[in-house]
Amino acid sequence: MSDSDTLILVNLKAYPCDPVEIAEACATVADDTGARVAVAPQAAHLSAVADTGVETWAQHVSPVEHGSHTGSTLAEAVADAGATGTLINHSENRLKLADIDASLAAAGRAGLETVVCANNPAQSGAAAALGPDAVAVEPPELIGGDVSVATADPAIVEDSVAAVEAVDADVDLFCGAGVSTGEDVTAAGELGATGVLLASGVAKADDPEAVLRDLVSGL
Ligand SMILES: O=C[C@H](O)COP(=O)(O)O
Repeated sequence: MSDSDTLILVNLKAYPCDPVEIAEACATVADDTGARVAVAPQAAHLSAVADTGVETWAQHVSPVEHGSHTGSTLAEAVADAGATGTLINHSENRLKLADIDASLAAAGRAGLETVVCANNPAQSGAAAALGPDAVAVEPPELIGGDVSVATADPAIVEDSVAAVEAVDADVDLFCGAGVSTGEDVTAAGELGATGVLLASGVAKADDPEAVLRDLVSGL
């Protein structure tokens, strides 16, 4: 990858990390290098993370509008908290097709950038048909592991790039699972991905800033 618009999106999931410490490291590395680095913390931490100045994403928005929806994650609320984008349909928070569509509509109302996650090329093409800004392909069996998707299953990335391109050339294709080094980022770019989605490599690191500096070296 060489495009400074390429997104390195760090999903903190529900890991027992310090979201502000990681957000500050991401902001520092982004400022120092010009790389685009974003953080997706728990919804309750969105404001604290956004206050660091880092690009902030929600992990999910619910397929609802304002109203009687107890326990939902309202797109307008995450935007008010400082999020500028959201994941939808992460492998660990799968939605029905109609709900992906409605979550995209909710994100659109709130002005959020969108990445819809998918397991494989067929799902990537289907997700692209719903009109997100990007699709992120992640083989579930590689999530949280030590081997990058770009190394373990390069065909799933290349085939997803083609599947998305065939449906809507304006939709970007990201990849994720096991991404933790600059070499992984470079390999993903060589397969046609314009962003990477990662979690454990940063959230579980002893020195998140060092990992982030290595990641952006692969752009
Ligand atoms: O949202 C992130 C992905 O599920 C990848 O997670 P991972 O980097 O721990 O494999």
